[in-house]
Amino acid sequence: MRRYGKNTDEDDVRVRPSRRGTRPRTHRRPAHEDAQEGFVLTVDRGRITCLVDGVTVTAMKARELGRKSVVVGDRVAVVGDLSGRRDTLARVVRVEERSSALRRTADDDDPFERVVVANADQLAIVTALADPEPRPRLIDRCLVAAFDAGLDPLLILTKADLAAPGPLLQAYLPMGIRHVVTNHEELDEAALATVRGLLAGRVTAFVGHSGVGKTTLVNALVPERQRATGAVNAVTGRGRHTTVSALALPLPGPDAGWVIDTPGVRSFGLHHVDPSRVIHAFPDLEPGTAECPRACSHDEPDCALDAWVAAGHADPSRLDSLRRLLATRERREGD
Ligand SMILES: Nc1nc2c(ncn2[C@@H]2O[C@H](COP(=O)(O)OP(=O)(O)OP(=O)(O)O)[C@@H](O)[C@H]2O)c(=O)[nH]1
Ligand SMILES: [Zn+2]
Repeated sequence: MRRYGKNTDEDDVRVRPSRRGTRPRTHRRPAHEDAQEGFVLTVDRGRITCLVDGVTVTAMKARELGRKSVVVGDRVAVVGDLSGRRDTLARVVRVEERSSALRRTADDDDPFERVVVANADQLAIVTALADPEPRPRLIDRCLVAAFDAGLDPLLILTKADLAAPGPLLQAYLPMGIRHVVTNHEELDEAALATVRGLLAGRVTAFVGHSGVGKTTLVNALVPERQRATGAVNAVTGRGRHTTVSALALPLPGPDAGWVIDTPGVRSFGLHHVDPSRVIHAFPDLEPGTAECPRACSHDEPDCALDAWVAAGHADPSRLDSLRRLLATRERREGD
């Protein structure tokens, strides 16, 4: 075995790329084998905070990962100092395959897509019924992103003390989207239990426009939040209440699931979305696309879905819903 100087410890010998040039891969392997599994809680300017065997560890991406992104929700392999003590830094040497990736682009013309959250299985779209006014096109865009990523959408309508949910819900009932209506004055145990029931055992990414009451709701769901954000902020040095980076928070109780809080969004770019994946969210319509022309957008005159619906195979409101979602991919003023 080659020696790299008497001050290098085992770990350095195995993992740190040599300053003198490249080393055969085989020297790195053993370290990866004793790597521990970590769950990424947040990433802030290259600093990855992850949970390793119950300990919160700060890590950097190993150079060998190159440009591969590490995002909240990722399952990673971590080596190095896993004590979680102040000023220690571990290394993420591998990102496990993702079961899902919620993506967005800054806007529709932007081909650069970012994975916002990895491995979530549910997307909670938080919308206020008033103050700020609901923005149905933003909701629709979030729904398209959820369907594209294979996440189950959940509509959370807040501030029910200010306006009734009826009109907004009418637009979403034909889509069969699950929903819950909240009001901060009545965020008592009964109301929270309903929301917790919908989140149980799942990894739910929360998205919403700034000011909709997402923080109020998440804080009520995760009483530990103050402590959790305090701990993360000790690492990042950021302010206490601003959600700057997405952050994973454990819901209290065994297998209660995770909430992934994300910074308030103004828009949700959909450059990356493939319309053929959106149709999967409409299993009642999907068989009707068999007669569509090749690469049909399902929103054009030759689309076979009109005939399919006219023949009574599915409800016309379902086709309207699908087309409304597909149309959100076209950019409009205010998106
Ligand atoms: N009337 C009413 N106000 C609410 C309700 N929930 C939250 N608010 C208020 O709405 C404002 C925004 O709430 P936040 O929880 O900070 O909203 P947010 O979505 O986290 O906003 P950002 O932090 O900007 O992303 C605050 O003044 C809350 O007190 C509600 O159910 N009803
Ligand atoms: Zn079609």
